[in-house]
Amino acid sequence: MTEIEWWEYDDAAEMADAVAGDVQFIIESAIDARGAAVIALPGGKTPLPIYEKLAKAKLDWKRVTIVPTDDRLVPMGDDLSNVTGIAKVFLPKGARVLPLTSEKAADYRAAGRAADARLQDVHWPLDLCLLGMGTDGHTASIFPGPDLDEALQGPKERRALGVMPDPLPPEAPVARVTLSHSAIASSRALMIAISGAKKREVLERAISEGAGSTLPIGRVLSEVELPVDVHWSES
Ligand SMILES: O=C(O)[C@H](O)[C@@H](O)[C@H](O)[C@H](O)COP(=O)(O)O
Repeated sequence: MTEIEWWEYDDAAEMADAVAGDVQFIIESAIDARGAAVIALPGGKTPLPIYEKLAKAKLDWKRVTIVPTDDRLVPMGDDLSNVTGIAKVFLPKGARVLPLTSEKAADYRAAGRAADARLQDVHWPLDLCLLGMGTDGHTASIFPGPDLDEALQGPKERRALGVMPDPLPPEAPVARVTLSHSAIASSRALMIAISGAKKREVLERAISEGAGSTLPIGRVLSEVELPVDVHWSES
């Protein structure tokens, strides 16, 4: 089990300041070290204040590549599209935003292979993977269902794959493309940002259950070697 450090905040704004500051530092360090940074950012609502704050940072944005940790198989511009939300904030800054998917593909596994092929051209490993978590314990789009083992234990060189959550999550009942466990675990830095008492309870349970957890995030974290920062805001 990896080392996990909890950072607690009273509200979303306070968490946004702290996490945006950490992400900025990671991006600056990567640019100093090799002239570019590649980071993965989650979808969902929790990170939006973090993105607004981060976008205000004075960074050499044209050296920054952002990929979503996961996306829903919906057309670009759809309310459910993670990359659309990320692009809205960071494209105007000059960052390169690389979609995992940008259409309503009929074959989710083929969409996953296409995303993986696209990511093979990106500098690797990620400098940062920021993860969110659902109250059902999914992270990125690693969900219970027929693709769970493949997402957790597929070939190490596979960076992304298609998944069909079972059951489908009511807030976005569609197939997905997600970073693989090995893409997440090989990242140089790993952070989780969540809010609310319910998610805290779920994450604590997942961490204590470890590799035997029924919650995807428990299994993801049980096989991560680098220390993980969990940022949690009460509201
Ligand atoms: O597309 C997705 O499903 C996300 O990337 C996902 O992993 C997200 O982080 C959680 O669902 C939490 O979402 P909220 O922040 O909206 O609760």
